[in-house]
Amino acid sequence: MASANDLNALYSIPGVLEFTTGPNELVRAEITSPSCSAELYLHGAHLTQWKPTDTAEPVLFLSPLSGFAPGKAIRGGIPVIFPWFGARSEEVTGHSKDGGQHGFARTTEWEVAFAASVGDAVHLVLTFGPSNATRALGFDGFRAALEFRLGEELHVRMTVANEGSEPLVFEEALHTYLQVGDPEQVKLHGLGQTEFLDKFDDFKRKTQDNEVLTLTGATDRPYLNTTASITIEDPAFARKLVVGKGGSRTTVVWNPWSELSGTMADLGPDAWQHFVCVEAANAFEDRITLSPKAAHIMETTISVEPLA
Ligand SMILES: O=P(O)(O)OC[C@H]1O[C@@H](O)[C@H](O)[C@@H](O)[C@@H]1O
Repeated sequence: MASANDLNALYSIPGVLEFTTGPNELVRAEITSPSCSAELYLHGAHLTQWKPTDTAEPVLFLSPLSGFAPGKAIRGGIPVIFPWFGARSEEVTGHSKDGGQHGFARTTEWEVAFAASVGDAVHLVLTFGPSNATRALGFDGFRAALEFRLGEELHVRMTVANEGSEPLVFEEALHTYLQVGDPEQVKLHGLGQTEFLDKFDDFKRKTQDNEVLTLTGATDRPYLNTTASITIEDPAFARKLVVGKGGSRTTVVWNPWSELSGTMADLGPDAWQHFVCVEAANAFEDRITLSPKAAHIMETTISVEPLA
């Protein structure tokens, strides 16, 4: 695996992009460009911070209690979920239930394929492919790439290719923790008249009748068959976050609320008050089946606007 020094020799941009070594020797990219600041760990291809320069509050929530350790997922930022979402289901390749929640991409060391500046933005591409660990779980013929464009807006593009000779079935998500001032005041637009599975009510299939979703308790909802952008109005921070997406038919909304936040050691009892997860995904019946030599692209964009 490349060290921070190796990566700096190839890709550092003075005053803009530097690779450094974080906790437990995990290598990360630190970005300070005229348009934004950001931090990205190779562990999980995990973006832990991104903030446009003219924005006061962080856009991504990162848990102060997060572990940063090999084999463990970072809590906050944008965990990359692949090749299954939640517990592994019978439908995802191999009919095996082995492997941890949300797949192995978020605990894998990714490789930097490319880094450069594009105007005021920084463009970083990371990739990973099969290893003995993924083969043991039945995933051999895949390759994944994550492309980040970090500027005044954030663009994340995830490409998964089937390099094997059998169909590749997978789920995926960009499990984005959006920092908000007060989740009880937040209004989410874009999910009206959309079906979802209520994970806190035995996965019952329901329809959101209201145009606007407000959160009043623990919420864990994969919305299905939706390509809509989501706008998160956050009066406490006097801003709105606009989350666009492409190549994604599932949107997950998650907040553990006071009921569950404290049960998660790397989150703690109060953390739920600072974020809402809005995730571009392809999961459950929206899972992807790729023929040999085919690829699928899923992308999301995040921008920050003042609340009028
Ligand atoms: O604790 P994890 O594995 O990061 O998962 C957090 C949450 O992620 C959400 O996307 C799931 O819908 C939830 O069910 C899950 O609890």
